[in-house]
Amino acid sequence: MLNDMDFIKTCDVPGPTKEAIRAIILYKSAVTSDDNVVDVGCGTGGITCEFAQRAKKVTSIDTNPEAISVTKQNLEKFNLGDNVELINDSGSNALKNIDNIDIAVVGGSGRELEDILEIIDSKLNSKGRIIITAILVDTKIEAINKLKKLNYNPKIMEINISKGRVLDRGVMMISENPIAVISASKR
Ligand SMILES: C[S@@+](CC[C@H](N)C(=O)[O-])C[C@H]1O[C@@H](n2cnc3c(N)ncnc32)[C@H](O)[C@@H]1O
Repeated sequence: MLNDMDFIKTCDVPGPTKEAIRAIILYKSAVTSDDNVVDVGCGTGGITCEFAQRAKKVTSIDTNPEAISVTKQNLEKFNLGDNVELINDSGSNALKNIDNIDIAVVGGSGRELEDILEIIDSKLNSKGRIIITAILVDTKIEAINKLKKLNYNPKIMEINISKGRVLDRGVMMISENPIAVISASKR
């Protein structure tokens, strides 16, 4: 796993999905070197960089041109990127031109989540996996409801991580923002 502190960040692209969450996403995705992955809302490239080391191909999409630039810089920093395509567009537009998806990770979707899930469903290979990370309560509900409508059996876990900072007089636990990981597999 890559270290959170090693990622390049900017004010507008504030940092990767945290390491422990990336580890859970990788585990839930059961990624192999045969898998084609899409990362919708690639942000800093936290998810993209992890999958680039493990999958056949990663297609990373973000509406924000600065996010695409930061993801590119992080791929270069970690000597990755030969198997990564970066697309500066909205998820719903970009996904229309992508087929043969084994794993779809949605880490940002704005108001497009339902459309994005519908397109992913139409392009997802049998036994394909969808993983959504959500901070807003509304996004969690929207994701679960849409996946149910699309005939998936979604699972959700809410993750609260605290990391210890070792001080001279003891260890102080510092909590990270809670985040939900919603996952579903195509039957
Ligand atoms: C929380 S960040 C994702 C962080 C990323 N997983 C990482 O590890 O660096 C969410 C990103 O989703 C992007 N985004 C929001 N709505 C989008 C959409 N409809 N299509 C594509 N990207 C979108 C935002 O620009 C933002 O960069």
